Amino acid sequence: MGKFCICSCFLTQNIFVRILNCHVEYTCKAQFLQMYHQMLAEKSQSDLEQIILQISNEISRRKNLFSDSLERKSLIQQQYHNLHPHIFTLKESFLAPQFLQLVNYCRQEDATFEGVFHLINETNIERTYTFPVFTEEFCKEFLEEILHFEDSSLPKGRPNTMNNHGVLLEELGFDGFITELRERYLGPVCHLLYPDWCWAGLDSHKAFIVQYSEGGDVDLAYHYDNAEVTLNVALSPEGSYKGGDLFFGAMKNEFDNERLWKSYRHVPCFGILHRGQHRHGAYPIETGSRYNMIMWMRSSSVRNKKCPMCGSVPDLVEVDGYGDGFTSQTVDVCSLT
Ligand SMILES: O=C(O)CCC(=O)C(=O)O
Ligand SMILES: [Fe+2]
Repeated sequence: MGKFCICSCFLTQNIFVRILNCHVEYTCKAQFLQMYHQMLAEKSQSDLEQIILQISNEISRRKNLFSDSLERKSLIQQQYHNLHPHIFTLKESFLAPQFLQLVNYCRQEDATFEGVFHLINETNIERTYTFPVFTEEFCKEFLEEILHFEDSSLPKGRPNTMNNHGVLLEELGFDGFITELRERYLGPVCHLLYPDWCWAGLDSHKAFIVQYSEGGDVDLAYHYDNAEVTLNVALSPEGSYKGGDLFFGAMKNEFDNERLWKSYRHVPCFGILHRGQHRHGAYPIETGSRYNMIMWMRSSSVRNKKCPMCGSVPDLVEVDGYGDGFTSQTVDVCSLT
């Protein structure tokens, strides 16, 4: 396998502009003004300047994203004092018994799609499944660790292009934990539930905590994830916030109708699994704060054929780390005969 990569569209497309509440494409100012002239017609000159400045900042952030992240990670490794050091290595005792049962079933060679349904809860939303992932005790300690890190003066990266608040789990030192969770536990489950996305396995991820509270991010605009399958686990205890339900609509590229959107209320310690291209968003939080762990899981075999963000064959750019989960195929010259 080659190195992990991003698609070059990362530097020009799907740039979220909050003032417009949508994602835009930006290669240069002239293209942008022409492409979005209708949407921009009523904006004042100063609004326009604000929008372009925001986009340029986002593009610079993306250009430096991978090197900046490595720098933060190494600083955090040197200077962060863990509150609960024992939670940084995944142990089965952190996982809910029902989740372990589900994983054990999915690992069996004769496991069937139908057979899995007594171990998960179906929702009224197409191909989304929920089940407890972590124990209450683990969620409590995990959340305490996140809050402890947030309280520190160490640098924090933004989880994704739309959330401003939260924590990148790899930077905090949970990379081994999340890799094991993906490979040994979620992999077999996703393979059975989403054979169309996971036939070749899920070989990388991006994992982060999202945080919503009054005065911070309050909601999340409608979007699809840069993932084949997403797991979203609710970490906040019962009663710690109001509002903040998720809503799901159509798949990317499918006809969408707002009246058909369906909502889902998070349940503490439970995860919801959904396809990355299944569009969704989060309604505003009304009181308190909500923390969820998000795992965007990726399959290089699937995305190497078509970038989920631009829809074309990806134009690969090698980066350090997992990038966006694409892989470059390096040819072993010695093996050519
Ligand atoms: O707020 C949530 O629970 C969902 C977050 C989400 O969709 C994402 O980060 O991709
Ligand atoms: Fe999402």
